[in-house]
Amino acid sequence: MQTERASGGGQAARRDLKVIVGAAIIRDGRVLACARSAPPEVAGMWEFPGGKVEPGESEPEALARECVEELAVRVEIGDRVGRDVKMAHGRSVLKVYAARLLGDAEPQPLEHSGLRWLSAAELDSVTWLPADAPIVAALRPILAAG
Ligand SMILES: Nc1nc2c([nH]c(=O)n2[C@H]2C[C@H](O)[C@@H](COP(=O)(O)OP(=O)(O)OP(=O)(O)O)O2)c(=O)[nH]1
Repeated sequence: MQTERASGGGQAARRDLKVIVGAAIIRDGRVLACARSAPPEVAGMWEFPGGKVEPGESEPEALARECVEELAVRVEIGDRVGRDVKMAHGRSVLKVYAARLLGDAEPQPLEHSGLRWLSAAELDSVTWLPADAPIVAALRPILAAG
């Protein structure tokens, strides 16, 4: 670890890199967008459900856990959507995966202040967290294709 820090040239050590995963849950050509309820600086801005990958978890496992915790739904994780997005001066990275609902449960806003299913034409009707811009752009043709 010492070596990694020393060779990092002042950059954050690799072990400090946090991976945030998000789920683009798609149903009938619409994606589920979630409004953050906290912290105040970003409350009311929209994101994909998800969160930090915990030690020992795979990215799909983390997403499945977050979808239960945040929305009370089970999901099947599919392909990546868009590229890795660096955040917090490179100390964290956002990775979004396509997902679909399993079972009949409707997502519940257990931690968000609102949920919306957005079509390709409606993607710009909400204010996304800034890091999500390239993901939303990559999602547009996927939704438009049905
Ligand atoms: N879930 C999610 N987080 C995003 C997105 N875009 C984006 O910049 N973020 C940022 C917001 C937060 O700074 C961070 C995710 O942190 P979080 O607090 O939601 O994660 P978590 O659920 O693991 O949090 P906690 O257990 O520590 O409370 O990533 C997105 O689309 N989805």
